[in-house]
Amino acid sequence: MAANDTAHPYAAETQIAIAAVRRACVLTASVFNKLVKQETLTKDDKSPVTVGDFAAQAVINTILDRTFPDDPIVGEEDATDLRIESGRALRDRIVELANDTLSADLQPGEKEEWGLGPNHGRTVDQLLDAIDRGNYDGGRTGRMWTLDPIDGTKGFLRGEQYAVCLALLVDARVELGVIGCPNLPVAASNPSGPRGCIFVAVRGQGAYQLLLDNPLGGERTKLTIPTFTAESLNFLESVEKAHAKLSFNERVSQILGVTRAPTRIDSQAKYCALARGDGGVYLRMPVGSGYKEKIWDHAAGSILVEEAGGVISDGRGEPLDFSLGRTLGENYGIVACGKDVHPKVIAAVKQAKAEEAQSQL
Ligand SMILES: Nc1ncnc2c1ncn2[C@@H]1O[C@H](COP(=O)(O)O)[C@@H](OP(=O)(O)O)[C@H]1O
Ligand SMILES: [Mg+2]
Repeated sequence: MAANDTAHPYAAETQIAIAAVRRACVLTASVFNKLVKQETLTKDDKSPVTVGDFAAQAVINTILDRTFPDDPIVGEEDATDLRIESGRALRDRIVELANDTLSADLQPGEKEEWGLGPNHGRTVDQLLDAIDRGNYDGGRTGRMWTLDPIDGTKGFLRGEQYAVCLALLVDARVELGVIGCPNLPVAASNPSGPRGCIFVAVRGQGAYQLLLDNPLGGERTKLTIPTFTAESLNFLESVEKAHAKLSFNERVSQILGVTRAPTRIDSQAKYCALARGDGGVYLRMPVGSGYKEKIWDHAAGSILVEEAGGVISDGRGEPLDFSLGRTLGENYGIVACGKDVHPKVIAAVKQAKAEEAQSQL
């Protein structure tokens, strides 16, 4: 299939990405139900999440490779540990899971030539090679995909939020983002209602939400970040204290006069929540460990925010730079919010930083 043989730019990529993310979401949900519930909640064993991560990356990369064989992929996982003898048991589970997922019946709208559906099982070597298609180093030019097969692994293990995140970049600019959130309520106003959403954004074409159960035939909900007041504004932030400096968020909220408590959500589901107006600001400032943010943790989310009418930058107001390899090497923190609030948040971050520096004298 030619890269863009349908009406809109990136139409083919969008359909493939949605189909691939949906399959990976079905896989990870089944890993949770079969493995995590039984094993991990009773003993602190991380192997189910590893199985899910690897198998989801194998599935998505297999699907991408079939349709866009020349596109490099920057994926979180690599298969080195699965190629050695001690990785055999894990490898066997991954191969079974990936093949069950690739061979599942076609959904309406999925095409046989995409490499999905009955009799599309792969050999062990093909699947390990597919995982290693994610080893690309990234860079400034050309097309590349970024993939986080299970973003928010800690949320996944807790049975809370996690996301399957896929993005297409061209010359280091994100053009397409697809995020699958199997555990996210379809509407924040009905938290105990139906769950499972896919979020899609294409450069210049807006952002929308689909139902995970019926992504190609179902209803599309267009996403727009609403206007917030100080009273209605709330912060979206990580659950994990080691991933973002939550005390700093508290000070920035105070400076902005925010009265609502923050909403803590694992993974890029925060970007999805922001894009549909469940929260007003996503702030993620470094804890000071020297950690560099990974491009697969922000690429899909960043275009979702922009196409919903918002702005994303680092904590200094600089654009995110996806051209520097596998990390956002030069950026410092993340600020994502509506256009009107963004300058105020950057100013508040600056003030909180200055206070922090003053208190350390
Ligand atoms: N010290 C750190 N600072 C910031 N992010 C970190 C971190 N250690 C791990 N992470 C990233 O935080 C992601 C989860 O983000 P969140 O806190 O928003 O749920 C992890 O993704 P994975 O779960 O895919 O490994 C990981 O990439
Ligand atoms: Mg991640």
